[in-house]
Amino acid sequence: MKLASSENIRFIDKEIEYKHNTPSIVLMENAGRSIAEKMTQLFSKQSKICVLVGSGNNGGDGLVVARHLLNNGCQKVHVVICSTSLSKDGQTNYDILKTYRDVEIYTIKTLEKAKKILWSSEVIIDSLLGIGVNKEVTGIYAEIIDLINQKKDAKVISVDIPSGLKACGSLSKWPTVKADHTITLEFPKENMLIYPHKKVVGKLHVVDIGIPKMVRDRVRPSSYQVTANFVKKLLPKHREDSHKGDYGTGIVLGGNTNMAGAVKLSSLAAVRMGIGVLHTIVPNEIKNTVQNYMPENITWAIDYSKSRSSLNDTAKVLTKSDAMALGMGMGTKSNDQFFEKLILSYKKPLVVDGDGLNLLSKLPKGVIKSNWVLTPHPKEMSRLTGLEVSDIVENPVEVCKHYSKQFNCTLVLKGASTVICSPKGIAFINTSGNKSLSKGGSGDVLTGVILSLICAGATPLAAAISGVYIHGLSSDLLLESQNYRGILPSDVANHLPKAINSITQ
Ligand SMILES: NC(=O)C1=CN([C@@H]2O[C@H](COP(=O)(O)OP(=O)(O)OC[C@H]3O[C@@H](n4cnc5c(N)ncnc54)[C@H](O)[C@@H]3O)[C@@H](O)[C@H]2O)[C@@H](O)CC1
Ligand SMILES: Nc1ncnc2c1ncn2[C@@H]1O[C@H](COP(=O)(O)OP(=O)(O)O)[C@@H](O)[C@H]1O
Ligand SMILES: [K+]
Repeated sequence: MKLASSENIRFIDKEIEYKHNTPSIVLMENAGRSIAEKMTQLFSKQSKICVLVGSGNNGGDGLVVARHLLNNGCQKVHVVICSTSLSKDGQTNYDILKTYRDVEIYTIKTLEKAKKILWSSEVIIDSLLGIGVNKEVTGIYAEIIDLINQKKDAKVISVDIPSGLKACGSLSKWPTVKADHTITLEFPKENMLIYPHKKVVGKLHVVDIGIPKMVRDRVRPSSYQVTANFVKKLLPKHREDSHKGDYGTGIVLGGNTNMAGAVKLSSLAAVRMGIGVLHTIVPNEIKNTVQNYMPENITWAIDYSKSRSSLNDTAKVLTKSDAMALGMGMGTKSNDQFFEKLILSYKKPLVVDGDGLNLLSKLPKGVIKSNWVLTPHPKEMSRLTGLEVSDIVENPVEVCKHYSKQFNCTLVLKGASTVICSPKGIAFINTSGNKSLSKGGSGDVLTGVILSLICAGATPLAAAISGVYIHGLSSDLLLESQNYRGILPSDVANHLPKAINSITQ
């Protein structure tokens, strides 16, 4: 699903106004009416309602909402104009509204008056600032936003976007409305789906405001939400008359003396996702435990400190493989030469995770190839880029877009909302998954999932997008019947077939 930036919305408004001869006030009317209709499902008509109106078109929408709430039978509507000026369409809607009988309109001069109205309201409709927020929120807006956030016993519903939140880009450091519901127009905005911004959005609703399909189709966003339907289309098809060769030969390479679990989990996930043949390559010390973990994989032993002989011993397997997942639990001691030689010689798609990323961060980024998928969490991303972790988690989409282009590869920036970016910097935001995944080993499962999808024929980007979604979905399905605390990464791996069924059937 397309996610809109402020520029995308401006593009739509221009197309409608100039190519389709539609005055902007028509869209404002559609928006306000659709929002008011949605609102009637969210509170009773008897509620005491306060509509807070700002200077731009978001405020104009609020004035249309107030009128349609009255038309729909709400009787206790107070409108508070929080600015000395209104937009042109906002002014027109103010002139219409002031002819109505059952509405009280105040233009606030002092905060005291606004406070009194707010304090006695059961529903607060926030139409102070929309996607036009372009500077620090200070003064009267900041004070009103603080008041809204202090009032815990009212339902706060934001029009289009919580006031103060930016549609895209880094976390705003200024007061922002914390909404219970956000009713957004036509397309969700990028930041609404991603933590930490997502925390202020509440329940997200998207309403149709009558933008013609031909205009919607012309919108070219730089980010998309990953949906089940999209993933269904990306999944490699499996045939009844297939054989194991159709689903590829993959390699999981990693592990160390005290870290056999990571490769076990990646391997388990790869076979649960349907890989044709799996070879697991690990240090000799852990070969037996990895082999005994599951009968489906073929296990090979190596010694990281002897890169030449290790690469020679596994040369045949490496050459025959379709893709490799590399680095899980590998450690970073005495294996940098092995790692460098391996990645320079391996030409097939590579999924680099965990210590593989830590080893990669010490090398020039020119070694990265366009058929690679890197799967860092914020700390690993910090090592790869030199950015502070806080800069990454406060602006994950922009960071991921920038570095996927710079590294020229598929980048999976993991977190509570994972961002996947193509080498051209197009972002795909995942919303499946839950806090049951916040455990050591969850990322190893994801790596195996992505590997398996590449081996079955998906492009690295398609495998990353669908892998992240299915991995999260598997944990969501488990959460339906059990508490998040006890859901294990291996449970998530074992549940992958159910997750696939829920998409494909
Ligand atoms: N296609 C769409 O999506 C449509 C969107 N509409 C509405 O239009 C809104 C966008 O309208 P605008 O572009 O007028 O933007 P806003 O309503 O967000 O208001 C921007 C105004 O506020 C001022 N401003 C920005 N940041 C400020 C700050 N920190 N403190 C004080 N003032 C600040 C700006 O100078 C400008 O005058 C959308 O959010 C939506 O509600 C609808 O009216 C019609 C169609
Ligand atoms: N709260 C959460 N909601 C959704 N997904 C989460 C959450 N916490 C963690 N995850 C997911 O779990 C995985 C954790 O990966 P990672 O930190 O690399 O773990 P490890 O290296 O221990 O395997 C990532 O895919 C991440 O997106
Ligand atoms: K708003």
